[in-house]
Amino acid sequence: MDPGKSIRNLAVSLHSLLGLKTHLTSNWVKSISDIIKTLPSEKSFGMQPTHSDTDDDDDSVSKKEDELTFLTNYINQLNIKRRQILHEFLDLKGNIRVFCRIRPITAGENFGHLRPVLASNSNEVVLKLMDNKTKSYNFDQVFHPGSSQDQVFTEVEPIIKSVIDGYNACIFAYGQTGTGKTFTMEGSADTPGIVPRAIEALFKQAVDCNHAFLISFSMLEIYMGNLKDLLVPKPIKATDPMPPCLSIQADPKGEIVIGNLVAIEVNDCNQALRLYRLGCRLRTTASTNSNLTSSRSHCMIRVAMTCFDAAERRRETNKLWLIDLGGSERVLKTKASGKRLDEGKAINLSLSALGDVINSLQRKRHHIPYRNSKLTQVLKDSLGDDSKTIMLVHVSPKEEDLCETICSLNFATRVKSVHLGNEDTTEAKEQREVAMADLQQKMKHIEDERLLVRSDIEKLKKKLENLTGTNPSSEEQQEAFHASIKEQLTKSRIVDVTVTPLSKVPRFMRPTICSKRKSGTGYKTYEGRYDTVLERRRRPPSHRAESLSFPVKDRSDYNSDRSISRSSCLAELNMKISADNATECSQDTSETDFKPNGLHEQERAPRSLINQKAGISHIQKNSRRQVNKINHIKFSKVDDWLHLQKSKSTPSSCSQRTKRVLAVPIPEKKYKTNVQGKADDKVQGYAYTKQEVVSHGKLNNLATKGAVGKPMSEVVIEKPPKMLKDLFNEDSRSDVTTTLQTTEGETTIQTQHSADGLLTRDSEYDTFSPPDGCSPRLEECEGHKGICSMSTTNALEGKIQSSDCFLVKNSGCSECYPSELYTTSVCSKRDFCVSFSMLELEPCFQQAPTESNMEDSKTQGFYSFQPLEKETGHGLLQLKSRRALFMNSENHKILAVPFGKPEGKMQSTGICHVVKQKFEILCFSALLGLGLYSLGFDHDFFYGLML
Ligand SMILES: Nc1ncnc2c1ncn2[C@@H]1O[C@H](COP(=O)(O)OP(=O)(O)OP(=O)(O)O)[C@@H](O)[C@H]1O
Repeated sequence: MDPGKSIRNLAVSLHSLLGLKTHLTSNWVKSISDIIKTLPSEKSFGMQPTHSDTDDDDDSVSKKEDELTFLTNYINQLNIKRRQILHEFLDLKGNIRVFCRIRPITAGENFGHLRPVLASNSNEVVLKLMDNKTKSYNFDQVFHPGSSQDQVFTEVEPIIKSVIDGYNACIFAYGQTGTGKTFTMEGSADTPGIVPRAIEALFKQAVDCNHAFLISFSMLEIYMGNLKDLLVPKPIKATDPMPPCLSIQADPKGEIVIGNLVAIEVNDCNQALRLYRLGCRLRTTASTNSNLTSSRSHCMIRVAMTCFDAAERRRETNKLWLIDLGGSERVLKTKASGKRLDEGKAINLSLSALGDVINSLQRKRHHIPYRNSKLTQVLKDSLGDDSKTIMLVHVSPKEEDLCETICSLNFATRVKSVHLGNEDTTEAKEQREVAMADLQQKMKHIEDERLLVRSDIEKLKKKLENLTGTNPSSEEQQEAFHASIKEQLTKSRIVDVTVTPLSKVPRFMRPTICSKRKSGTGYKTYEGRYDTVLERRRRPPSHRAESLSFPVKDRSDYNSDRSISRSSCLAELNMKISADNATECSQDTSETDFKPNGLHEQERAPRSLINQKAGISHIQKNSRRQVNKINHIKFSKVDDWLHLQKSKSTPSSCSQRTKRVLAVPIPEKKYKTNVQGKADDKVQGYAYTKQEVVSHGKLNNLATKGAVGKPMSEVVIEKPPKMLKDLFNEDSRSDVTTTLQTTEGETTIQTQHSADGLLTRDSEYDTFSPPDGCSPRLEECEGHKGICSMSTTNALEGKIQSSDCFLVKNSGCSECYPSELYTTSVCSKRDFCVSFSMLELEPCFQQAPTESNMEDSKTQGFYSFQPLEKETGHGLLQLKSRRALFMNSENHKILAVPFGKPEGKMQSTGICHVVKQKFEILCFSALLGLGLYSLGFDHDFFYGLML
């Protein structure tokens, strides 16, 4: 019989039976009712629900909802229990736990004779000292050189659970420089370190724990005692605003707030990891004796979690700090000096302060010296009884590092506050071990039960979903949660999480449309706007980033191909640049040595190539005289130079090189030699230079035209030589004007140099002269009478001769300095001399040239000397600047008129005066700087001034 049909008919049957009232007894009714109850329901046979069926469904939905509520409460209970057990467990283990990791020997390294560092078991490090002595240190966990990143994280992971439970936590990597702190924290692409794993675990556990969290990510570094936000780009141009200063404050509850620190809301671990990689790029690193990419700062990552719907959590908002401390170093060993030394000192000081704080906490001292360093001030609320701390001490396995290893292990022991001979007794240890094992067992039970309950909850949710047709874990719910949190955040401001909506970030931090398109990624802010501020923070697409990025092995992902110090790059390129200032800076406002290259390459190429031609050392030499300004320029040039090295192979670089030839800095005095051989070299160089320039410009054509009797023309040759004066003003340029004069089939090229493009025409003598100030020393030459002329014959075609020298006659000695700076030749004939220079003129010369010298010069066809037939009556004292005298070398006829008459005061324009002035300005600036510094203005202020 069809049970469905029988049930449908049952009501009718019962109704018909009602007529037989007389036969009805209470027992009979009861038995009928029982039969009905035992019959299967209509629904189970796939019948369409009637009105009364919906009521049944409602019952079942409400039942299931009740069941769900019950299970949720139960799982929350289990969470609380688990939390308590974990807390007890960690208490037994210690709120401050110290691990030790021994770095493996890398290729090309030696342990040394002793093989001094050994992990005797999972808690003990044994040091082998001289004379067969050993020393052992105990830690919560010791990782031997072969330990994997997995093993390390397994020990660290419980602390992540504590973070979910609302505790503040800190994980430090401490150790000598080069012992693997960054490796442990950051890891590599294949073997990610603690930071990426912790972030991942945090998000996973946040999802598992059945609460909704608001998670924000921040990253900063402490460099030389200053806080720098690693998520804020540093200014590129001088006009860009400086990033706001970070300040450490405490709110009334005692929570530490870092004013102006950017905190970005992250919705999944990938977002957080991207931010992390971004921040890593902006870290301050440099090459040291011990480590190619040594961290010169403490890098601090903060993940802040906020949860309003979990009363059982320790706090509504708590923090996880992941800190890669700067490497402790012994100055004697690293031989650091200058900036490296300062950085090392700052790192050592703050590490010592950290040791003091942790030691005081361990010993439960009344006074905890938080204020001794910025590092401990920032961590004030995250170090202590109510927080969890793990210190990973890293040591080197090498014998040569034994001293540093002992220092590090002593530090760790101090942090752990366990002194040799003062450890727990074996009995106490055993009891502790038993208690911990018991707690672990309980925790395991609870975890298993939690898993079961969770799966029940999931099933129930699915059933409910089928019944009601809704999905309670939909996006809408998430959005609703975020909206509610936002509301609460605005009402009760989260003190230590500065969530920064992008609309409120400074303009320079906001992405351009272009950068948005480029990056193609965005971050959702509280205001619902997608923006790409973070992508923009990527190091600006500068030449620097390209030219200086260095393939650090195995770090493509997590290390985010960070740039390494310039010095190491330059070492590769055989450049001798002072490594002292080679910090790869991030936000360091005090750093001036390594600017992002904001200039257009084309604009800067010639300058950079000055370095190429003249040698960086020369620039450095000059830079000493130009102090800060030149410092800035110098490093920009190095950037350009590096960049140009890359683009050398491109065809365009050829033309650039040609242009650059003239832009060679001032020759050093040693070039002013009277040795013929050397002079010839220089002369050849000079002739070559002229050829290059002439052929490069229109001059050649014009010269050819001039040779066939065309009228005189004027050509401006690009890139004149630099003058000493120019070194004080990089932007100034002297113009060179070349004039072709044609007289009876012979063309003379007159070259006039004009500082800053100004030429003064001397109407009396019809000559052009640049402003004074180039050859004041001539005035000091007393006893010089008259001038003589000299012509320089270039290696140009035909009869073209160019004369661009200054000719001065005096009574006893002579020296000629062709105006292109390089050539020095001394000549003397009879009782007059020639002496001139574009830059510096020596009043007295040591050796007179001989006839043979002159003949040699002639035969080489570069230039010849021609004595003046008549004295001009204008002595050297009257020569104030470069003046060109032109002559026809063929018939020794002077084409140019004598030098101009004296103008103005030499004292106010001479080179000595300029040098003196500059020196005075420098002294004044230095004094002013010292004064301001003593008034408390810090690096940021000076950096701002320099910009
Ligand atoms: N456990 C390890 N396994 C493999 N390589 C390691 C390990 N520890 C360190 N290294 C390697 O040693 C080198 C130095 O490590 P790292 O840069 O992490 O040192 P550090 O302590 O951070 O130095 P610093 O304080 O100067 O920044 C790196 O090349 C790193 O890959």
